[in-house]
Amino acid sequence: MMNPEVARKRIEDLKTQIEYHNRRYYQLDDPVISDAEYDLLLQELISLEEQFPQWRTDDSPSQRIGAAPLSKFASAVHRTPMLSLANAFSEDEILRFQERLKRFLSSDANLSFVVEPKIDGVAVNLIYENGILTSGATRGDGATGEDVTQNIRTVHTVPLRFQSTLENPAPEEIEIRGEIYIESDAFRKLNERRLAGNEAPFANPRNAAAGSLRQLDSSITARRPLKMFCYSVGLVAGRTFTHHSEVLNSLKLWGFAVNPLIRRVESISSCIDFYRELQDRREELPYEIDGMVIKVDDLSLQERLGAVSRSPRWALACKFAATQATTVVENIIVNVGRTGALTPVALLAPVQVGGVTVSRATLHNQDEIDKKDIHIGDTVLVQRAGDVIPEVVKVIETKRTGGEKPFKIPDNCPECGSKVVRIAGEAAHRCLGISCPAQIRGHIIHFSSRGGMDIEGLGEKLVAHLVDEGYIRDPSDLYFLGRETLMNMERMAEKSVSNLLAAIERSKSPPLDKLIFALGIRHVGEHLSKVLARQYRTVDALAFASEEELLALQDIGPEVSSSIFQFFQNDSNRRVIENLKKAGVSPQEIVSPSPSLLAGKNFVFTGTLTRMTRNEAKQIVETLGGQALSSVTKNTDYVVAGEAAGSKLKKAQESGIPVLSEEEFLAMAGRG
Ligand SMILES: NC(=O)c1ccc[n+]([C@@H]2O[C@H](COP(=O)([O-])OP(=O)(O)OC[C@H]3O[C@@H](n4cnc5c(N)ncnc54)[C@H](O)[C@@H]3O)[C@@H](O)[C@H]2O)c1
Ligand SMILES: [Zn+2]
Repeated sequence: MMNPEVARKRIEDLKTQIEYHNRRYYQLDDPVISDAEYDLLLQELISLEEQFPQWRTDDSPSQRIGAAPLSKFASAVHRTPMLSLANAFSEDEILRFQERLKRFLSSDANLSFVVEPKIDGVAVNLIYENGILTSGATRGDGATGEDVTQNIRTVHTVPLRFQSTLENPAPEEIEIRGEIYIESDAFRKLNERRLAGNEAPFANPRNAAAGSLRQLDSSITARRPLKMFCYSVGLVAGRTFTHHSEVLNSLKLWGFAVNPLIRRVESISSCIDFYRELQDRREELPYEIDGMVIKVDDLSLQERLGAVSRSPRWALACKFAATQATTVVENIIVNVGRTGALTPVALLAPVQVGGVTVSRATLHNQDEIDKKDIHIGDTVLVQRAGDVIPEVVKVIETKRTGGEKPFKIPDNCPECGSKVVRIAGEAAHRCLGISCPAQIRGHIIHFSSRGGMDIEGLGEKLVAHLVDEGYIRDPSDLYFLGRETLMNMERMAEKSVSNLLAAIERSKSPPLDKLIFALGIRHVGEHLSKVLARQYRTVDALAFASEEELLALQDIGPEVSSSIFQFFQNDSNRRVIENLKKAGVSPQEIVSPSPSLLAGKNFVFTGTLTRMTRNEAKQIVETLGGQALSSVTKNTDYVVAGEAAGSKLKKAQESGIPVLSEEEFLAMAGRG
């Protein structure tokens, strides 16, 4: 056990720290540590106070709720106190919650619960008198909150008066409680606007909601996309409820937003199932949740259970792993991609976020760094959500010591020393070096990827070695690699070399669209590669296409047609294509239909074509010896009907002329 004097000092220290963070969080809506880090401090304080009750005082943050209301607001005394919730961080603790309940109630009877997502927002108390909203307040210290009635009135999902019915009458007076929140998308947009206007971003939707609600000018609040979910009632005069689920039902009938995922369950194991389910679905919800709340459904049992200091015994907040943490930016490096784009990356002091160690975060580009004012040496809040690359949310400015260093993307590429430029209208800086090893590595990896030439056994490490040693400068060099060279590479055994050589050999006869994709033309992905392959049938034909011709194709806009055209104008690209040919790379032949396939046939196209333009359709018919005409006559052989075809289709049907869909036409022309 800790020496009592040491414990006393640590308790004092923790209290001071927690008071400080409470102020930042509850009063300023601008926390400087993550919730998980805060929870750790509080847990430590609670456990020390349990071991050394002589040092526990009534004013300890472990005994109190939130923080005192700010004096800039009028204060609002709650009719019944607004409490906090006891926390659980594991399924084990959920089971212990039920044991505690049974012990307290000295009953072995099965309990029914209501399980609810724990919305990460800010709690408010609304008072309605005979169905009319008369007051809205924040939780404050639990007894007294801030009067934000005017601001609450601007929240769309809060009824100013609610409809009572005979079966569900409005009480004379009722306190309705719930969470004001901001949806994740709206939060991102709000932060983007703030960064653009040189304002500090909010750390998370919770702080954004709290900051927006606690404005002296309610026209500011009105412009923020606030919403509210209701989840309980306080004082109710002139109406009695027996179950929490009944309360939620009445709220719904009165027109309040009640979270649709809320469920009544019959056992604690169903609560655990729901906990797992919510955790899985967390990412797909439009709003942020930080856990699940379990509540005993029977209100008479709730009353018997009562509350301990700051939280009711009948409820439990089951928290999820945190998605944020604070750490230090130890350095900033730049990554050079296939297209030469330089992406700044923060190297972080390793930190646990949501059960994963994070040591890098993307900084996107120089603009992001400038807007967020990120320096090397800064303490930052990082966030990781799902599979997304971790990001820096904001700098903790209070941790600045003055020794931090600003960062600028270098003028020269860190990989090849070439000049770095920023093309007008683009966020990225780019390396213009044509022999930049980072770009070459990126090209080779893209070229051999599954969507491209699909060369198995060519891993990133091997590519890096081959490029660094100068064996490969462009994708065509792959086909001239000797067995000797590969045998000399690190960790390349006879067997893997043979396999790789066989894979390279196999890749010499790819489908044309895969070869086009593999070339890595900007903006040309897998879909567009297929379109181009279908239209041009050889790389040479594509290389000769004019910008106008490309632009006439369905799916291709000016930026893309220009990118394709420029690609084939470039001498080194042409050389690569020549070398691929020399190496024996030759796409699988597309059996071309005989040029007289449609000889003597007359076609009429009508309606909106979605697989080709009118011009393309005409070209196809003509190259196969047919004719495309504009009106239906007795000489018409086929009518091809696109979407919303009208009179021509009708005429064809009346005259018994065969009608084809676009697909049927393409199949007939050998292009299906
Ligand atoms: N980062 C910081 O510096 C800092 C500082 C102070 C507090 N905090 C965070 O605030 C939290 C503690 O605050 P707290 O006392 O508000 O407790 P809490 O957030 O753990 O639980 C109580 C709150 O949950 C909310 N809630 C959401 N959905 C609910 C539902 N369906 N039913 C009932 N309540 C629901 C209500 O606002 C309620 O007041 C912790 O998560 C802590 O990490 C962070
Ligand atoms: Zn470079």
